Amino acid sequence: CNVSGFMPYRLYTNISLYYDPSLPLIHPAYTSENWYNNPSGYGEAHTKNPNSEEEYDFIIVGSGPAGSVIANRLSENPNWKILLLEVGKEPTTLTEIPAIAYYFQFTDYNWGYLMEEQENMALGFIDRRMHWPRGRVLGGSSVINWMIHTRGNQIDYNRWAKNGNKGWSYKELFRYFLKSESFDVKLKDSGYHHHGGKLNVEDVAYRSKSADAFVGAMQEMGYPYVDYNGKKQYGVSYVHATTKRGRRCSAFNSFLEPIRSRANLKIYTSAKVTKILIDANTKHAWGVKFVKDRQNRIAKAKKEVIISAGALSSPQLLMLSGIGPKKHLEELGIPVIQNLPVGRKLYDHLGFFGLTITANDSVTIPLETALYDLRTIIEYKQGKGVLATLSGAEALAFVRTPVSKEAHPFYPDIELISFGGNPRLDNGEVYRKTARITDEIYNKIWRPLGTSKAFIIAPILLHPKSCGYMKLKSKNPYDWPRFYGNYLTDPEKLDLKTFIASIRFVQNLLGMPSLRRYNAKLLDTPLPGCQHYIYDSDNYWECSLRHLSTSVHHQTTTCKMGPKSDPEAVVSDKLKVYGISGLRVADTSIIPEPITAHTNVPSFMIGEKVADLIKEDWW
Ligand SMILES: Cc1cc2nc3c(=O)[nH]c(=O)nc-3n(C[C@H](O)[C@H](O)[C@H](O)COP(=O)(O)OP(=O)(O)OC[C@H]3O[C@@H](n4cnc5c(N)ncnc54)[C@H](O)[C@@H]3O)c2cc1C
Repeated sequence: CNVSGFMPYRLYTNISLYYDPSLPLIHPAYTSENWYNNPSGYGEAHTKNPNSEEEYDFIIVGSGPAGSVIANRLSENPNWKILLLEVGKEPTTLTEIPAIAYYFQFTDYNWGYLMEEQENMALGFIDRRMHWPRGRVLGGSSVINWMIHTRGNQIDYNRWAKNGNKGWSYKELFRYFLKSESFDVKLKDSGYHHHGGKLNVEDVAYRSKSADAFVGAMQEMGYPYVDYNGKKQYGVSYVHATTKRGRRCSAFNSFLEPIRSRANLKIYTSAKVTKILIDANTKHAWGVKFVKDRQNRIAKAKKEVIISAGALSSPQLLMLSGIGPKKHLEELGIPVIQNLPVGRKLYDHLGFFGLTITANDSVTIPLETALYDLRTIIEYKQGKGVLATLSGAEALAFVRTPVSKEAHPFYPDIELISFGGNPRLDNGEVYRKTARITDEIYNKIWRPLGTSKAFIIAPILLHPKSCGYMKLKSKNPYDWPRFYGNYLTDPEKLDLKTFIASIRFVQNLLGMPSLRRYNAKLLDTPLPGCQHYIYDSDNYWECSLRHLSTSVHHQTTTCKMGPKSDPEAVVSDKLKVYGISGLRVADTSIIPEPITAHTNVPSFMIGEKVADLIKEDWW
C-alpha cells in the first residue's frame, strides 16, 4: 500500500488536542442520530437539473475493502467506465497511525451507529446502548479498524461451499486471499502466502511484556505457535497486522489511491446513494440516485450496479429501493419490487472486556506518555515504536472450549486477544468512551489502577448461536436503521456457556510460568451491578458478561448468500440479487454464517472474487 512518507508534527499534535472543537474532524456529538442525519454538506437536497444524468458501465456503491477492490479490478479494463460512490470523505494520513485508530471513532469517519437497547445486555454501557462503529470514509471501515489480519479457518469456507455456494470452498478462494496480500510476517507457513499484492501484512514492531507473557503462557499450556493465516489456525501468535512499516494499509491507500489517475474510473466522495433505480416491470437495476453537493443526481449503469455499502448499509439501501421483507416494506409505504429476507439475520462477534489482569511490573504499552512524546514520532517515521501497535491488540490465540459441539477437534470456538493495556491506558479519555463504559464502572474498576500494570485478555465468541436482525426506521434514507443484536439469547445458552468456559480457560492460563512471573491475577473488584452474586460463580460471570461484552464490529449475513432453496438467501453464489437483473451485493453482508476471522480480509477476498465473476460475465 502507499503509506505516507512523512507526517508533519502539526498534524500529530492535533490528535492530542482532539477536544478542540475547531478541528474539522472531531464531533463531540458523534453518537447523535440527528447530527449524522444532517451533517454539513448534506441535509435537504435540491434537484437543480433533473435531467443531468451520467452513464457508466458499472456503478459501485461504497468504498470499503470490497468496493475498493472491485473498483480497482474492474477499471483494469480501459474499455469499461466505472463510477465509485462513497458518502464519506478522503482520510487524513493521521488514520495511518495504528495506535490511535480508536480516536477516529469520534470523527465523521464513523457512522456512529448505536444498537437498540436489548433486555439484560450492555448493562455497563451508557444508556445500555452498544456502540456499532462503521467506517464512513473513502476506504470504509478499513480506515478506522484495528488492522488485525485474519483469513479465517478453512472449515468456514468449506462449509459455505457445502451449503450450496459453488466456488466458495477454501481451495477455490485461496488464490483470492493470495492475490491481495503481500506477506512480510517472519514466521510463516511456506506455500500459503504471496509477496507482491497490494495489501501489506507484517509483524508489529513494538511488543509489550504482557503480550510476551500471554504468548509464552499459551505455549506452556501446550498450544503451538502458529501462522494462523497459514496451514493451521489453532494455536497462539502475535498479531499479523495489515500495515506497512508500521502504518495502516487500508482499502484506500492499497486499492484506490494508486489508481485514481485511471481515466475510466470516477470516484465521487461525499456522495450519498439514496436509492437503487429499478424498473418495476422488468425488475432490472438501471442506475442509482444519489445526493452530492446538495443536489439530487442520477447515474445510469449500462451493465451492473454493485452494492458494497457494508453489512449495515447495503441492506438499508436494498430495502429503501423496494427489495426486502414484503410486510416490513409495506408498513413503511415502500413499493415492493422483490420480497426477500434482507436484514432478517445479522450475526456479530461479541467480545468480553471484563477480564482485567493485574501484574507486579510495568507490562503494558506506554501509550499515554507516547502520545505526548516527540521521540515516538521519530520512531514512527522509522516504522517502529509504540505508535505502531494496533490500538492495544498484540497477540491472539484460537482455542476450543469443552462446550463446542463441532466435529472437527481443532475448529476454534473462542479467540483470545491480549490487549496491552486497560481502559485507563490513555487516562480514560478515549478507549473507554468507544465502548461507552459508564462512569460508575470505570471509576470503580479501572480508575484506581495505574496505566502500566493491568492488561486485558478478551475472549471473542467466534461462532455465536444467537443472531440478531435489522430493519428500517422509516423510508427516509437519512434515518438510521434499527439494529437488534440479540446477543446471548440462544435457547440452549451455548453462547453463554462458551464464554464462561473461556473465562475458566483464562484463569488456568494465569497459572502458567510466563504469567506467574508477573504475579498476574484477575482483578477481583466486584463489578457494580453484580456484587450480589458470589464472586467467581458462573452467575457472577454471566452478570459481568451482560454488563461488559460488546461488539467487535464483525456484523455479517444481512444479505445472505445461499442457493435458491435457502429461504434466508438474498444473493446467489454469483452475488446476484435474486429476482433482479443487473444488481449484485458484494461485502460482508453476504457472509452466510459466522467465521473464525475478523472480517476485513474476508471482505477484500469477496471483492477479488466478485470482480472475477463480473469479468467472466462481461469481459
Ligand atoms: C472499529 C472497528 C474495528 C475493526 N477491527 C478489525 C480488525 O482489526 N480486523 C478485521 O479484520 N476487521 C476489523 N473490523 C471489521 C472490518 O473493518 C469490516 O468488516 C470491513 O471493513 C467491512 O468491509 P465492507 O467492504 O463490507 O464495508 P465497509 O468497510 O463497512 O465499507 C462500506 C462503505 O460504504 C459506504 N456507504 C454506506 N452507505 C452508503 C451510501 N448510501 N452511499 C455511498 N456510500 C455508502 C460507507 O461509508 C463505507 O465507506 C473492524 C471494524 C470496525 C468498525
